Amino acid sequence: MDIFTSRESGDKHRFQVPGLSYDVEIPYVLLPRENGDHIKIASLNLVGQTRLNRDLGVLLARLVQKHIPDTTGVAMLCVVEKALQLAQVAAMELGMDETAIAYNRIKPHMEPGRRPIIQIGVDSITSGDKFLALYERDINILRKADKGIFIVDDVISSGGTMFGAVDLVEACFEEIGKPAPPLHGFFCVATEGEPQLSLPAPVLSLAHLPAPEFLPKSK
Ligand SMILES: O=P(O)(O)OC[C@H]1O[C@H](OP(=O)(O)OP(=O)(O)O)[C@H](O)[C@@H]1O
Repeated sequence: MDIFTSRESGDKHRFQVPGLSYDVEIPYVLLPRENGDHIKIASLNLVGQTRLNRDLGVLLARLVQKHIPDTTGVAMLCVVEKALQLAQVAAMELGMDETAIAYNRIKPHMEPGRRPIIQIGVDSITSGDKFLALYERDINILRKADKGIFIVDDVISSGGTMFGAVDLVEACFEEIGKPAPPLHGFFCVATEGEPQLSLPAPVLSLAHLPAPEFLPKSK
């Protein structure tokens, strides 16, 4: 099996994805916690990875097609930012002209004083506290999706980001007094650690990453 080597130094994990004709070397990184502990994860960072996003995006689109054969009237919601390029390839493969985006900050072009914004706080394994926001365009894409919504991310670990994305979708419909359309699933390149059984729709993943390892601060 060919290997797509990492440009980072240090220990590596050999990431295998069924259907991908090569393995991918990814670095182990230590994420600091406030109390001085660390969490060690195999870090899949797809930003700028042209070849990986192309190949994984095609595989992800096939996985979506298997579960949602007709995406007419269905919207994709992608969570920034490491999943953006992946979502672009998957959307192109699926023939979708636009995707709704959950942003991690509000920018001036969103005109928060003049246009609708919906934001909520979430917690992810890598970033800790963060927030997700929809602005006017995303809100309108989601509200037009009468046949349902699916959510795309690169990795699902604690599920915190996906729970946040669901809250965001619900808030988007609560505001107009309508029930949210069906949630078809959470699609990702990799789940990490234990599966998130309590998410309100199936988690569909191309591969799996090792569980995060908790490293207590040395006394
Ligand atoms: O299941 P969870 O514990 O929520 O972890 C998964 C999330 O963490 C990472 O994002 P990160 O918070 O690093 O943000 P980024 O993609 O904007 O870099 C990853 O891209 C997922 O969105």
